[in-house]
Amino acid sequence: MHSKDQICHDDYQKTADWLLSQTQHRPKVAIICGSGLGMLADALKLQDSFHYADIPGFPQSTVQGHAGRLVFGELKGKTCVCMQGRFHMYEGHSLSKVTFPVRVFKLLGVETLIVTNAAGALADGYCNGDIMIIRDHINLPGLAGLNPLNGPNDDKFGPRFPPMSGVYDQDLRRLAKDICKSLDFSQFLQEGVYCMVGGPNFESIAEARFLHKLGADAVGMSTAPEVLVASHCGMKVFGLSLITNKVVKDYEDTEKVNHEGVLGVSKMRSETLQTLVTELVSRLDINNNTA
Ligand SMILES: O=P(O)(O)O[C@H]1O[C@H](CO)[C@@H](O)[C@H]1O
Ligand code: HPA
Repeated sequence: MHSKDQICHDDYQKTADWLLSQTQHRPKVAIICGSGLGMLADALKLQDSFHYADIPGFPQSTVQGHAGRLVFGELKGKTCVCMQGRFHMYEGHSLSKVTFPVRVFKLLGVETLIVTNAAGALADGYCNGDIMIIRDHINLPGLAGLNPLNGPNDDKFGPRFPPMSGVYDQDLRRLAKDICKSLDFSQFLQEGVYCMVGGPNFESIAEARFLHKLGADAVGMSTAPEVLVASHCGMKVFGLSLITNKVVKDYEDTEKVNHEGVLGVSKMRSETLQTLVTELVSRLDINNNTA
């Protein structure tokens, strides 16, 4: 990483202080909405919302299906902050920019991060519209040295060498499975391993076979950096992938994936995802406080 990409503690603090001066909400939960899943934020009551362009230090969203708004509000009485649109490495952002909001959330007092994404299915039993609870991830760019924690470690956030086992909180995964059972969502519920690739191209057939052999059940171009940084600074993490397409693994298969198809399936299931996330947040063991 070059020094121009380094963001210092004061930069995160300035953005956090600006947000704290603009809203009375004091969120303990942050939600990052994946492609086409921004509707999750619409469920927040007593909203204060900010366009990314108006927030000092915030990067800008450039991808269709990512509105570029930060929404504060209450979900079933629990104060949340919701990113309607995330940042991806392929947009040209450095990984410290991609994960900038996560450290700002930490400084706002957030304790739990919920991430959602649209992802392609590598696992044979998965169908379009399935919801996968993320059990673990393979951070392919990270393994190759593209890591948001590169550079001098900021000890105020976390340790130089953070563990990555058990990052996706087991209690939250259990709670989500119980909720899905009670809402009758179990028939399209999966639990598996998400693999992050750099994108922006979708995978070749040989790459898809390779990722499947590695143990990945779903593939996408986000999430791992945000989760890594959240875990590094001590947040609890819960993640959901919405399966929007099957990744082609067979040379006889002529199907071609595209972003419009991804957004179409996201839209179809976004209400279900909203119900699940709302129920999960309502059952989190947290107390609200306001400014
Ligand atoms: O991961 P999210 O932001 O949901 O978006 C997914 O959808 C886009 C491809 O259609 C890629 O950006 C991929 O990562
Ligand atoms: O098949 C996919 N590959 C990578 N990213 C994705 N995001 C949605 N679907 C996919």
